[in-house]
This record gives sequence, structure tokens and C-alpha cells, in this order.
Amino acid sequence: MFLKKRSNLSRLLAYAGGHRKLTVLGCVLSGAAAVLGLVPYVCVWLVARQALAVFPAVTEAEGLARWGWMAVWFAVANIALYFAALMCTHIAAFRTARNMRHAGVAHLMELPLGFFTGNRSGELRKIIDDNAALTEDLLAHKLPDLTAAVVTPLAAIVLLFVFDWRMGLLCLLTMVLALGCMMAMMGGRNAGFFHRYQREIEKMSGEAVEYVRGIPVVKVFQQTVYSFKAFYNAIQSYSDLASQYAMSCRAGQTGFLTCINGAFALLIPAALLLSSGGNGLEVLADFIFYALFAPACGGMINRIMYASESVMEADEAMMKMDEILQNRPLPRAAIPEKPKGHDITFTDVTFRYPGAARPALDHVSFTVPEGSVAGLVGPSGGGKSTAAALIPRFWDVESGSVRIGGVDVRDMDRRELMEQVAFVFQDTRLFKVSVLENIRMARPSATLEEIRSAAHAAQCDDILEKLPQGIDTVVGTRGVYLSGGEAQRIALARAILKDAPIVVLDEATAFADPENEALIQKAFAKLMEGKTVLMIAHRLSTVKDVDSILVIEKGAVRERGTHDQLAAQGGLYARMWRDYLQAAAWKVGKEAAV
Ligand SMILES: Nc1ncnc2c1ncn2[C@@H]1O[C@H](COP(=O)(O)OP(=O)(O)OP(=O)(O)O)[C@@H](O)[C@H]1O
Repeated sequence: MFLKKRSNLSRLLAYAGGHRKLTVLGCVLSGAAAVLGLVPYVCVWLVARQALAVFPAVTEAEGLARWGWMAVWFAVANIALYFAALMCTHIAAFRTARNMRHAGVAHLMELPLGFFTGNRSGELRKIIDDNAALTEDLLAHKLPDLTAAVVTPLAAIVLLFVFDWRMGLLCLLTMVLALGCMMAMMGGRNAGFFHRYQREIEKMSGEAVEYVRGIPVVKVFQQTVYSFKAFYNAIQSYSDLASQYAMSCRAGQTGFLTCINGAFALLIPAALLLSSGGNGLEVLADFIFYALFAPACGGMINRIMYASESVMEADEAMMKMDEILQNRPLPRAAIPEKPKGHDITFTDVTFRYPGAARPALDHVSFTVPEGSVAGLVGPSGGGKSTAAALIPRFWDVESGSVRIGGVDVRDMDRRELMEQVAFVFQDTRLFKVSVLENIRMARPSATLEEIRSAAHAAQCDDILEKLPQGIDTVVGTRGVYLSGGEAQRIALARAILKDAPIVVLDEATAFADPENEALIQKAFAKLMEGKTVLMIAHRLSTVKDVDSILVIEKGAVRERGTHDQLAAQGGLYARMWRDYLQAAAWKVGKEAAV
């Protein structure tokens, strides 16, 4: 176990790169500073011995000022060396944390896009940031302190026996007992506490986020606070663990404090006993040294206790990093191929989400010829979004292939693939930057004119007119919020600016008001001009006039053809179309009656 922990620490240090040496230098300096810190105690002993040798004519004692100044210089040297040590470890720690952040983010960039679907952004940020904070604290403070904590007692043991081995033995005894109490506190039932404690904190913060997110639902549905039982339970479980730990440490902590502070209780009778031989003043000088040094030894043990946390923290930091690293990146093509056209072909594609029992797509084959528009329709959960997501490699297929212009998407350079496909999601995400920058993201080299014309094509003119600084208005700040339909039009402007030959559209007009909807349809039409389009349609009216329709149900293509062909077939699509017409008639009838 110790080996594993050590290797975690060295794995962590591997991120320091060239700065690893600086960390080592910092630790060496910290160890040296700790040893220098012991010298003033020796000086005090020398002063006491000289003074007591000429007692009561203390002023005649030789070298008092010299030892006094020596104590001061060594104390100053100790501080200076420790300061230099911290400088080294801080520089190395910041660099290491930065390298770890880079490594984490670089790995994330290699992961399939599907990894980021769902609500993982907060969680990932927390892992990367917490890890960096943990690493900084560990390498900047805890590691040099750990070195000092190990070096000082070794030097202290030597010192303990230099002046009077009997009093030294007593001090050592109290140190060993204190160490024993500390080990008892950290072992047994409490072993692994740190890890459990971290888990409980994570659970509690996760539930707290859920709690805050759920407040509107609770208010709307007039739920009671009991709906947040999970949050309450998480707090309770954290509090139980912390109290349990505190209670289990009672005996150990009492013993520990008694030992490190109780050395006097043993030193006084020992000194009285030793001075009975007539060498009282010598014994008194030794006693003064041990009386001052014993509490310092207690402090050292305290440092060992806190510094040993650093090993656990290294474990924790590496474990968190592993959570990210264990996600396998998408394989890169060794020799990327260039597509020879812009048609999309699915050949016998089977795909299963990680951990899912059933495949979301089961032996699906279809082709969308270059420059044509295909509509994907079908019942909810049938696999439409999954099929669309396989084109820009949100995930890789389990078997079969997805091809663009005859080339498997897995054999294309990732940048090339991203240039080929514009993807418009159902839930549009705009960044907290200006509308201009939000659109420009699609093509950073685009001129202002090109961006304005994309915004115009996406029917954004009315949005830009009402925004306080027009296209330069920053979205999401100072009360500038866009409706779902407006945000989608900005996203469409982004896709239009990208001007990719293939467009994958997840049509979601459910939340748009009729006026917005008409504008969005116009923007769609502009975006689709001359492109190969795969459009997921939630309302059949959208795909009525497209070149071909694929009806997907339970992961398989059930029907394919034009609207007229499918409506005449009397199958699933015909039924869906009938239901759609009925629903539309019912809606019109209802509106007419009002
Ligand atoms: N990220 C995911 N992880 C695991 N399973 C998923 C994930 N996304 C979708 N699924 C499952 O895959 C199947 C197909 O889902 P998909 O979203 O592709 O259907 P859809 O036809 O687009 O549905 P809708 O019209 O409701 O958007 C469903 O059974 C769904 O539960």
C-alpha cells in the first residue's frame, strides 16, 4: 500500500517535468532549514551551562553574547532557508498544477464528443480545478513540511542523547508514546477516513447543486422541503462520519496531547534524582535544554501527522486525474483520407451506448446523396439523434461504418471532419461573449461583413436591432437574455457562416412562438441551400417536401421514401401522418371555437 502511495506521489511529480528538480531542491532546503532550527536550542543549552558554571556571578560568564547571537543567526538562517525552500516548491507546484490542468484538458479534447453530452461540464471543471488546487497545496507546502517532519526527529534524536542520555530517553519515550497514540488514531477503524471524508464532501456538494437546480420545480409544484431528502441525507451522512471520527479520536487525542505536553512531569523528578549526586547546576543546564526541547519535539510529531495527509492527498489527486484519464480517446487515423464528395452513407451500422444492454441502432443502412435533404422521423427514443451524432463522431460505431464521400469518418482527420459538418443542436448553447463573437466561432477568420450577412440570412436582424449594442452586445449579462427561438437563430447564423457542405440539423421548434418559428424555417432554408442535409424532424410538416424520409423505430430503419410514397404505403409513417393531421385539425378547431 505504501508503495502504491509512493508511486502516486512520483506519478504526480512526473507532471512537474523539468521543475521536478526544483521540488527536490525545495525539499532539501526545507530539511536543512529544519536542522538549522535545532541549533538555537543547543545555544540555549550552552548559555545555560556557562551561566550556571559561574552562578551567581552570571555576568562574568564567558561567551554568553556569542552563543546568544549564534542562536539569533541560526534562527534567521532557518527562516531564510525555509523561505527559499518555499519559493522553489511554489514555483514547481504552480508549474505542476498547470501541467496537470493542461494534461487533463488535452485528454478531454481527445475524448469522443458524446462524452460531453449530459451535464458533465461542472463535474469536469471541478475535477480539473480541485485537482490543481490539491496539487498546488501539496507540492508547495505539504511536501517540504513532510521532508522537515522526517529530517527533524532524526536530528532531534541525536541531540536528545548528546547532553544527558537519561533525560533524552525520557523525552524520546514521550515522543514514541505520542507517535503511538497518533498511529492508533489514524489506523484501525479510522484507516481510509480521508478518502471517505472526501467522498462525503463530494456527495454533499453534488446534492447541494441538485437542490439549487430543483428549487423552481419545488416551488412550482408546491413540494415540501422533504423533496430534498437526498440533500438532507448527504448532510446527515457527512455529519455522522465527522462526529464518528471525532469521537473515535477522543482517547488517542487525549493520549497524544498528554504525552507531548507531559514530558515535564517526567523530567522534573528525573532532574531532581540526577542532581542528588551533587552536580545540581550541570543537571539544571541539561534540564533547561530538555524542558525547552520536549515541546518542540511534540510540534515535530504534530507536523508528521499533518504532513502524512499529503500522501493521502497525492492519492486523492491521482485518483481524480485517473477518472479523466481512464476515458479512452477516439482513435486517430494513421493516414487520414480525404472525402471524395459530400454524400453520407450508413452501412450496416450498429451502435450501443456505453453500458447499455440494447443497441440504440441495430444494423442501420441508408444513403443521403450529395446535395439532397433527408428527414429522420419516428417515435421518441427510436434512435434519430443517435444516428445524427455518429456523423461528426460523437461516438464511434460498434460495427458497420459511417462514410462521407466514400471515406469512413474514422479514417478522416478530425479537423477535416469538423470542417465538413455543421451540426445544429436542439438545445442551443451561446457563450457569454458578444453576439458577433458567438457567430464568429464558426469561422474565426470571417470578416465583419460576412458575419453580418450570416446573421441576416439567419433572420437575426430584429434581434440585433433590439439589443442595446447591436451585434456587439454580450449575451447573458446585465439582463440581456435571448429567448429559445432567438438563441436558435443566432446558432443558425453560426452554422450558415461555417458554410460546411454537410448539415446535420436537430429541428426543435417546439418552444418557438409562431413568429419565431416562421423565421427559423426561413433560416433553415438558407442554411440548407445546396448542402447535403440530414434533418431530425419532430413535426412531420417540416419533412413533407424533403427528398427522402427515413422512418426510424427501435433502432432500425422501418420505412424509407418520399412523403407521398410513404403516406400511400399505409405503414408507420402513414399512421404518424394521419395522427399529425388529426392533431392539427383539432388545434385549428379549438382555436376557431375560442
Ligand atoms: N447518452 C446516452 N446514453 C445512454 N443511452 C442513450 C443516450 N442517449 C440516448 N440513449 C438511448 O438511446 C436510444 C435512442 O435515443 P435517441 O435520442 O437517439 O432517440 P430519438 O429518436 O432521437 O428520440 P427523441 O425523438 O425523443 O429525441 C434511447 O433508448 C435512449 O434512451
